Amino acid sequence: MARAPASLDGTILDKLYKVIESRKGGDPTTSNTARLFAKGTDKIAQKVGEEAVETVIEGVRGRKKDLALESADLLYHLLVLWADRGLKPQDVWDTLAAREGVSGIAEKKARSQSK
Ligand SMILES: N=c1c2ncn([C@@H]3O[C@H](COP(=O)(O)OP(=O)(O)OP(=O)(O)O)[C@@H](O)[C@H]3O)c2ncn1[C@@H]1O[C@H](COP(=O)(O)O)[C@@H](O)[C@H]1O
Repeated sequence: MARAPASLDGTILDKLYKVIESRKGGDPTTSNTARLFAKGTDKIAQKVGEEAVETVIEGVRGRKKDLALESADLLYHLLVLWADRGLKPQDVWDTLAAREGVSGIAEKKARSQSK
């Protein structure tokens, strides 16, 4: 099967992260990302929280198009937070990959037993 173009699958997140990183120290008057970096971690984290709430609201409402819009806003701000803290997307992809094939229920049980 032909591979989906980058814009149609998760690799767009890696691409977006690189753009976000490139905005560090950039001009806050021309770049929203540079403006967020200039405002600092607390403001970036606050934006992630706000976008998460808006995503939850659209999830409950059930309008797919609005849910997609809010989800995109959330992912963008989450990537800005990762970049602000120096966390690479690969670290998150590796974490997800390590969980592949492991039932969430089994994982939770193992966690509670190791406490
Ligand atoms: N994906 C996004 C993206 N999603 C949302 N936003 C912006 O995030 C802002 C959120 O608006 P809000 O009103 O919620 O927040 P705010 O204006 O920061 O106001 P306050 O919360 O401070 O009151 C808007 O200006 C959106 O345009 C984004 N800005 C940039 N990107 C991507 O990042 C790339 C680089 O953008 P620049 O850094 O602006 O060049 C772009 O090419 C896009 O691919």
